[in-house]
Amino acid sequence: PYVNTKDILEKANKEYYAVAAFNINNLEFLQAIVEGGIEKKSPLIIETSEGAMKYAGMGDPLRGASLFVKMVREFADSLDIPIALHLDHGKNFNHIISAIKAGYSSVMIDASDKPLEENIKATKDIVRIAHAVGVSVEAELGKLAGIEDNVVSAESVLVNPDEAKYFVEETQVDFLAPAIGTSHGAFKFKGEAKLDYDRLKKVKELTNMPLVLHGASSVVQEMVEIAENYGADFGGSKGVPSDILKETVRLGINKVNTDTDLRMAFIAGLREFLHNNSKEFDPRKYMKTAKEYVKKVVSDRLELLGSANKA
Ligand SMILES: O=C(COP(=O)(O)O)NO
Ligand SMILES: [Ca+2]
Ligand code: NA
Ligand SMILES: [Zn+2]
Repeated sequence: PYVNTKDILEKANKEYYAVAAFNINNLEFLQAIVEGGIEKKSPLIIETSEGAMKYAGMGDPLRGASLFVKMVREFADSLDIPIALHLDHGKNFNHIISAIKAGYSSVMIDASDKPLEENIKATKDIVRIAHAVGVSVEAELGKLAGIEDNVVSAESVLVNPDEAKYFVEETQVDFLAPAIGTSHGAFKFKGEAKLDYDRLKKVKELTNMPLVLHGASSVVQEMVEIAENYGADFGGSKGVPSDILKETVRLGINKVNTDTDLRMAFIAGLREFLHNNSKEFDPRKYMKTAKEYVKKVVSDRLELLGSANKA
């Protein structure tokens, strides 16, 4: 069934596991993710950036949002696993409203690059509208380093746990993304991978609410190697190691945003297939390996996060 993200995350919060939130831009990634969810009998959160809405809608974000709602609902309504659709990194008021109007389960209002009081104001505005129509809301505190779709935040400013408690009380947001040292993309750490567990623990103790980890891809080396065998150059790529990811779940992370790992899996499968099949031009065939690799990464992640058999 098509459900509200909050329902998925409240259960995860109670039982201390996490649910992956997988980004999509097209049909093929959605198919592969859904196959992984069916195999693992796991709840799924599908998420799209504002850019994905514009991409699918050929420049019109509301048309793109409606297209994604229809696609996701078509799968969700016909399956036993709970599936939600979430707007990731909503920054533009009109785009966030478009997602709500189109029927998204939840939206993120990302005003994390603004001073605290501005972040609170922007979040309260969206919470008031979203809650009026049963849509749940995510917000972010602290800044991720790296590229956030199209916003380069220079430094990574980690979450202040006391601020988080105040922020949640003021905004009544449903789930919170505390910055604890991750960043978006395939090049996450200069040196060794390290996250601020202490801040995460404090935020959980002070808020007791579902928490979100952004920039949570592991950059699966198996996929990097396949892609590089067939011409990719992903030198220096590094993600969040599995043991560190598991520790964040143990400490209270319940939604794990995963985009880069699926992109790496897809391009690895595509490069491999195209290199070995010079005569093929049927899209249902030349994207087959790509979709299989995405499904594999999805299935492994659902297992790792503990949401397998929780549907
Ligand atoms: O935070 C993410 C995805 O992060 P990755 O680049 O690590 O997949 N989306 O909002
Ligand atoms: Ca942000
Ligand atoms: Na999000
Ligand atoms: Zn993110």
